[in-house]
This record gives sequence, C-alpha cells and structure tokens, in this order.
Amino acid sequence: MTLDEIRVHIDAIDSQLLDLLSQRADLVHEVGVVKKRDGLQIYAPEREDALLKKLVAMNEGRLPERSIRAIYREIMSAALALEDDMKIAYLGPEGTWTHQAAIKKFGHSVEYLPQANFAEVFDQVARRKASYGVVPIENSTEGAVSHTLDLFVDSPLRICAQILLRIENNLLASIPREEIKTLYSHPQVFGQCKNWILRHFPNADLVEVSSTTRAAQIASERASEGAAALGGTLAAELNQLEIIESSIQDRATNTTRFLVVSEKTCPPTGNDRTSILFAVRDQPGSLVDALKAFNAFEINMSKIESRPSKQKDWEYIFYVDLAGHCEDPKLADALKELETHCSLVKLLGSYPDSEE
Ligand SMILES: O=C(O)C(=O)C[C@]1(C(=O)O)C=C[C@@H](O)C=C1
Repeated sequence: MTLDEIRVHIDAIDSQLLDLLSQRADLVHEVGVVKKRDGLQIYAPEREDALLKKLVAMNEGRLPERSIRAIYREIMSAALALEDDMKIAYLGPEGTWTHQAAIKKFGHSVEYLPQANFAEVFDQVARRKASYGVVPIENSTEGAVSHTLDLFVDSPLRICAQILLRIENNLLASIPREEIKTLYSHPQVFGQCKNWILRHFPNADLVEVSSTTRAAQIASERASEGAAALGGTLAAELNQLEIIESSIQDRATNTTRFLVVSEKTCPPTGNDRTSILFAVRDQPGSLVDALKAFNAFEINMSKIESRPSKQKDWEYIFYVDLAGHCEDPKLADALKELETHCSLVKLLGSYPDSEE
C-alpha cells in the first residue's frame, strides 16, 4: 500500500473510533445522572482499576500495556469531566511533582486547582471547593512526608486511591554550570539528591522552598545571582530553564507514593490497602499488644510510621498500612481487637493497591 492508501484506512478507523467514543460519552453522561441521583461518588477508582486490568488482559494487538493505560486514562478523564464539574486540588504551582501525579490519575480533561500548601489541599476538599485532593505521602528514598501524615489526625477526609510516580530530578538553570552558586528546591528533593549534591556542589548554598516549581521560578528570576533549581522537566519547561544534568537522584528507582483524598473511601477490588492511625495507652507493652492484633488475624502490615501526638510530650500517633480492605471480615476483626488496646483508632481509608 502507498502512504496515501494507508492514510485512507486510518481516516476510516478514526471516524469509527470517534463515533464509538461519542456513544461511550452518551452512556457516561447517563452514569453521571444515576450517580448524582443516588448520591454516589463520580470518581470510581475500583471501576477504573477493574476496567484497565480487563483491557490490558484482553489486548492482543501490538499496543503495549503502557499505551493502553495512557489512552484509557484520557478517555476516562473525558468521562469524569462529562459527569461532573470535576476539580482536583494539588500542591502548586503548576508543574510540581504532585501536579504530575494528579494528571497521571485524572488525565487532562478535568480542572486542576493549585494550592499553596498541603493543608490548603485538604481544606479545599473539606469545603467542597474541590472534588478530590492529591498529596504526597512517602518517597522510596526519603521516607514519609510528615506534614501530610499530621494533617490526617484532624481531617474528616478519607483516602480513596493511591498514585505511584517515578521521580527523576534534574539540575535546572539558565546559566552555565560553573556560574551556579545557590541551589533551590523542596526539602524532599534535596534529600533524594544528597550524594549527588555532595559530589558536584559541595560548596553551594542550599535554599529550601515550598515546591520544585517555585525553585524553578527563582532559578529563572535570579540567574544573574547564580541561582539553579533541582526539579522535574515540567518545572523547567514552564520557566524556560535548561536541563543542565538529568536524573540526578541518588537512587535510579526513586518513586513517590501520592494519595487521593475525598469525602469517601473506595469499595473493595480484591487487591486493596488500608491505612489507619492509632494512639496507644501510656502503659508498658501497649504498642506490642496493639500490633499483636494484626498478627493474631494474619494481617500483613506493610508500613508503620510514628509522629509526635502534639497533645502531650513523648506521646505518639502511629500510622499503619495493612493489606486488605476494611470490609474484609478478618481485617475488620483485627481493627476491633486493636481498639481494645488503643486510646484512638482512626480509619483513613481502603483503596486499590495499584502499582500505577
Ligand atoms: O463507570 C463509572 O462509574 C463511570 O463513571 C465511568 C468511568 C469510565 O469512563 O469508564 C469514568 C469515571 C470513573 O472513575 C470510572 C469509570
């Protein structure tokens, strides 16, 4: 076939695809009407998870899994926008890693609301000015994002999904490497690139700012003073900076786990994770007794973090992630048992334990 002949076939398929997408949009519109009538959540992570798994398994063509997921991410993003005036709050400004994580989950058709800090993200969702919020919870190199953990103590919000995003940090500047005197970035990113900084910029001043996008803005504004930033490629593009060196994080597989918070948690999918927080009574052996509850009901605990309670010195809140859904009978029993050893137990949510 000649190029023109192949393109005639592609045009015919595209017209069928568009017709099918319009038919899908009509059905999605109906779903939105039913959900609003029945007071159901518009975003359905359990349905998206099941749909993506089914499509990937069904696929016999030459498109790789990554492409199927990316295409359907945008199809479902368009669906979300059709069903509701969907607004997603995230730590801004535009171009932060949290923004990129949010786009990975919700696609390009919904509206994004950049916020000045994590507390504002929670607040916008609690006040229903945003439908969902996206916040980082932990990084595979640097560990927990303690500010996010602390916000869950007093928040009425629940976790309904998680997002895993590979984080590739870069040295960004509009000046040559030799002229760089000060590095700007978010404290988490400095932590992720500690060894690289010691090796390449042992004498540079490190200045912590609220986000990698803010760091890139400063690198652009104060180039004449020797400013550079550590951050992602989107932050570079938005601020017309060069990538002086790419992939500078100490661990190649550096990944951040983000959470989606909303008013409600997510129904079971068969492969779920549950996050809780608890405080134990101030008496000998109380933490061991509390943790025994998971052992007794054979619940796998994948993570534990502690944070000062901020109520009393040397008193702690523990954050735990468990395998399973809070509606699973074994996990529900383990949580009941846990309550007998604790002064506080709070369920933060159950959500698909996806690797995406
Ligand atoms: O099935 C639903 O509940 C829908 O809202 C439709 C749909 C889709 O496009 O398939 C869109 C958004 C939801 O998060 C899940 C799935």
